[in-house]
Amino acid sequence: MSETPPLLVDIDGTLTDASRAVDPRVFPVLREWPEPVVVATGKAMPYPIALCEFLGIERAVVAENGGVVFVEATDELQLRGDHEASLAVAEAYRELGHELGFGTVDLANRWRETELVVSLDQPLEPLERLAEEAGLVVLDTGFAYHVTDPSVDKGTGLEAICAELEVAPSSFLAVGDSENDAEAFDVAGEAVAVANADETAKARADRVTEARYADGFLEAVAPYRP
Ligand SMILES: O=C(O)COP(=O)(O)O
Ligand SMILES: [Mg+2]
Repeated sequence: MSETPPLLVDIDGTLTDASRAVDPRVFPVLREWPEPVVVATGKAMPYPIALCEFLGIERAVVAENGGVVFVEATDELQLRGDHEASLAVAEAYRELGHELGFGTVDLANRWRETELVVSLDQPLEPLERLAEEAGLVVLDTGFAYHVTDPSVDKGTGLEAICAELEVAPSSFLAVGDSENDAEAFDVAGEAVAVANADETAKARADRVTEARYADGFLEAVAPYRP
């Protein structure tokens, strides 16, 4: 077994199956990981916080693709990005007759503080045009379109957490599945894309697993487990 590195892990597509259900086999792995675990996701903060809480692990979280960074150990919360600009894009998108696509209660956007998501069944072209006009970008995670400030991402989020934890980003193993993981892959020492990953994530990873989804995650961490 190799020495265990700190771990950055994505949620959707990496700890889950294709329908976004977390695979219970990842729970003991995360719970027993001997080094810091950073959960880095495009989802709003309550989701990774709840995951850490129910796992019983320390909360070190990158949410909203880097817009939100929280480190329990130092009681540090950072909000980055341009939420106002993303809300203005949503408004203009609705004025064109489109919907965000998550219903009235909209659990996907309800707790967002720095960016916005649109359902994949909504038209992409007008969203990209409006985002560009606002100085934002659209990321396709395979689960949603994220209208995001290009100056924040999971890579800068990991760097912010590392500054708090006083560990080097290059000491991390990062595991993910999509283009919103690419910058974290760039700063981590070892980057692994699961087999279901998109082409961007695969190209920026050091290796790609044979197995898909959570089986891929289990394969990625296997060399570091007893
Ligand atoms: O919710 C999404 O769109 C992506 O989430 P993830 O970064 O955890 O894969
Ligand atoms: Mg993902």
